[in-house]
Amino acid sequence: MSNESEGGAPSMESCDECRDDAETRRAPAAVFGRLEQESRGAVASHAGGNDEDEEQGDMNITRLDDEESNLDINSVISGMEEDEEGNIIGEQDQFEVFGKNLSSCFDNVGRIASSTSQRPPLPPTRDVVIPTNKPSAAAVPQVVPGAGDKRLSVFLRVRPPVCSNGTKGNEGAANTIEIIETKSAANQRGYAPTLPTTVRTYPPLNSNAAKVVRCGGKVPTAASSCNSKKAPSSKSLIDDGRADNDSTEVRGVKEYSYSGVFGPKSTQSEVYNNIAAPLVDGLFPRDMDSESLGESALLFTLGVTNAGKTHTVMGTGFETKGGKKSTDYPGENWGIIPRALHHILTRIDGNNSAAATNAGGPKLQMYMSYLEIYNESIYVRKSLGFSRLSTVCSRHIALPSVQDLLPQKTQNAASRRPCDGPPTLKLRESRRGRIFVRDLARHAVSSVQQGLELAQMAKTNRHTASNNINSQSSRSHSICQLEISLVPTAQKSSDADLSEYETDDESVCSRSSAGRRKSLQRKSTIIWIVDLAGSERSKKTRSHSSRQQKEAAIINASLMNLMRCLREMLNHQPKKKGSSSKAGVIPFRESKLTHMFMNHLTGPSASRTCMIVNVNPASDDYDETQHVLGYATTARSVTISAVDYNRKRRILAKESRVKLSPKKALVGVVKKLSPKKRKGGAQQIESMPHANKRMRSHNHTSTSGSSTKFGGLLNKPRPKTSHQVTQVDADAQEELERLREENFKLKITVEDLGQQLVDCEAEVRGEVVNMMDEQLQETKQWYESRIDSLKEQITSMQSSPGKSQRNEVDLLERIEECENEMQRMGEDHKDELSKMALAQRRLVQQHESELRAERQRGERLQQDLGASRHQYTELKASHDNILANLESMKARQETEDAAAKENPDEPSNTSSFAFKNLPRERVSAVASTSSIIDVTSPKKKRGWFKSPGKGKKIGLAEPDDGERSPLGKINTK
Ligand SMILES: Nc1ncnc2c1ncn2[C@@H]1O[C@H](COP(=O)(O)OP(=O)(O)OP(=O)(O)O)[C@@H](O)[C@H]1O
Repeated sequence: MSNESEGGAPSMESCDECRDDAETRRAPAAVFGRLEQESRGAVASHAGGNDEDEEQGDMNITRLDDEESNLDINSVISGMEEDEEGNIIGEQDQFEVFGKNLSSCFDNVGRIASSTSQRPPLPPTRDVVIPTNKPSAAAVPQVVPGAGDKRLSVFLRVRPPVCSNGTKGNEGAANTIEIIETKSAANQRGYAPTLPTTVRTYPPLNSNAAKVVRCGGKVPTAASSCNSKKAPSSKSLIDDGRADNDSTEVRGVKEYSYSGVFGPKSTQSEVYNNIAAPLVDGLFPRDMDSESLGESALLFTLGVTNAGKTHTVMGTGFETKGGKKSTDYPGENWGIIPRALHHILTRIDGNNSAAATNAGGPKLQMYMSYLEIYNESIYVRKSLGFSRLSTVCSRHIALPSVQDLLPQKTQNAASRRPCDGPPTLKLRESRRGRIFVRDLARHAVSSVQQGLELAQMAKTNRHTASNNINSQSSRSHSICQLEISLVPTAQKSSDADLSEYETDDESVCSRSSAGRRKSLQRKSTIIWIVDLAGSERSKKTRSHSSRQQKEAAIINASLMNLMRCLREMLNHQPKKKGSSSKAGVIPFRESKLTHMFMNHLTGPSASRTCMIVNVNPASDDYDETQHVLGYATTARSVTISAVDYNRKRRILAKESRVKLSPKKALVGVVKKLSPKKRKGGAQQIESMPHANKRMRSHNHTSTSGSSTKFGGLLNKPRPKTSHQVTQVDADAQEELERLREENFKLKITVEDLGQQLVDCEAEVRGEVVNMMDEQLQETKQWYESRIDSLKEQITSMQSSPGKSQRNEVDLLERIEECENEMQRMGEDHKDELSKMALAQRRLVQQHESELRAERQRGERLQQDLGASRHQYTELKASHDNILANLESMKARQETEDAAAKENPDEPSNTSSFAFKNLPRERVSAVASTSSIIDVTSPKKKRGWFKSPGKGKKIGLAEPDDGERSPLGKINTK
């Protein structure tokens, strides 16, 4: 749209512009009305905010969108105060400011009319030439972000398709996004080529969207589906990316429109030149004489994990490897931050050298800060040694924390122990609604290399983790702040300077010494480049650890909150007459991210806010991508609320009036004047139509209401002299001002209290929401795992329905077999038992009988022993007799021998004779007896009880001839 104002000849647009500006001059309220009308128009038109649609729908709206006219209207408004209805409460000086601004507005209108340039105007770069980044004519965007577009600028960057498991060219990496290269209105008028603005998405067969379409019975056509349009061509892409030309109806195809679309082949420099370069250029003074910097800007990337956000923001190739400095500036793969560093420093160099030659002009200095928003509780768990308080807090309050990614320079930092981990910073909101990060370090950067080293340091310090999809997935929202400050030549800023950064551009404004007549002067301006953590599904990333899941939950929650804010902002926009408004509180304070940038999503700064949506067109990511595209569409539909804008301006103006009330100053001056001068003063006041009007209205108010102090004073009959008139007027004015001040102070107090209340409420709500989120996540995980296991069971049962029955029958058969076997074994066991009992009985009987026999045998042996003893006794006796006989025979023999000796003639062998005379049996018996008698020999003793053998009985050893033995009878017994 912006380029429409760049038409060559004075066109309809410029004429209409004149008319609009004339209207503006007549009644600024009408301008706000038109702005509201524009908002309504944007909401009523397609949510995607198709520029062409708007052009056809409401020419006035389109004209009001024109960058130049809007800029001037902004500046006109900046000097005004409005009430909620848009009525002016301006004062004399405000009207003068208004008049001045309006005249510059007319100047611009003239300039637009006479302009022959076909390019949208970039802020002047006459003093600096950016070597390689100068946008080429071909790369000029259709919408210049921040140059008057009242909606958020939303750009889409489509990366080369890559499937979720990280391999290229697979089935899941089929392209589902088509970039529509339509000729825009600008093109048709012969303007330079512009970026495409529309994409069309085709649901792959495996996507949820396609399933819904297929299963819905009634297949929703593209024309009937919400937010979708029937494609002009009858082309549809199926899963493998082929075009199905036979299809006459495009099913589930959706079209989205954005400020610009970058395709998979887009380069980093194209992205930078089209999106970031205009924002960076807008930070610098509009001309060399100006002492006011441009408005701050915000650029952030959004998308699912692995969509290329970090690639867009940081890129690669700027790292210093082994201390080696890159000389190729800017590198081909550098992302937005390194390029912005290079761009800003080049412009600062040019500006400063020009200032030096101009002798004494303001110099510029760049500062860099880097922070991340990361979940506190996880951080605490990761690092040991945190204080108890913070641990306790973090356990219960799972709010994200803000951490500095660059070294701190504070005393605090010096006193920190390494075990304390990185410091956690606090977001603060001033009374005037400014939001800033307390204690955030800022580093003066004077060379690109220095900046790149800091960026590299921050990149290294940032929380990242590896998952199934991305090896270096960002786990936090990283925010790079590049600040440009005006440095008066007399006092050079010190590098070690540390101050509070404020995220609201108005915070870095100061008033010029010339007072209110000069517009606000911006001494410092900031561009924030934000790399948001990617929304993700743990199913896809396969991150199963509780830490990763918690991180993902918190990232998703904060991104969801951003979307809630955008949706709520849409609800806040003025609607058509009769439509009911469902607008609630915009939950900016519910997450640190939205809280930090709330002033850049509402109010005038929003026109310098730019969103880059990164998407992976792979069919695997189709469903997630649809969500992101939907969110981006919502963001694109958000327009700046004129009411918010005015309210903010009014509050600022009121606050400054508290410090130095011009009325009060005027009254003071008048009072000090001499009577002569006072007369002049009175005339001066009289000559101010506006002041008189205000006075009259106050007089009227005070006379009608008797409660005011000065009512009585004003009710008094007016003195006739001019001196008295002046005196009364001055008193009344003074009283009026005092009351106004009191009233305003009270209002501020009420606002502050309201703000505190909202903060507390948001904090408590945040805590509760986080706790509930945790619990819900845990419960959800439990149920999911349970559902999974049940599903597995069901699937296995469903896959083999007869199997379980078969198994059951088999089991029953086996059980029966076992039972039979057990019965059989039992019976066998019983048989065995009975047999054993019988055998036992038999054995017992046998044993008893044997025992009896043995006993009998023992008895017999006893008897035999008795008999043997008796025989022994008898034998002993007979032996003794025999011995005695033998002795006697010996004695007789000896006697005979002695006698024979004495008588040798007589026969001498008496003994042999004696034996010879004995019968033979007797002699052998005597011999045997002599051998038996030696009973002391154990051998021989045993021989007595030697088993006689079969049929023989124990007895004495038999003589060689028993029959002839005299003991023969005993032996045979
Ligand atoms: N447009 C592109 N062209 C070429 N490569 C790209 C592009 N976009 C991303 N990549 C590559 O894809 C990988 C993942 O990209 P990146 O880290 O930027 O994703 P991300 O959206 O930041 O993911 P996360 O949210 O998980 O941090 C990187 O290796 C990057 O180089």
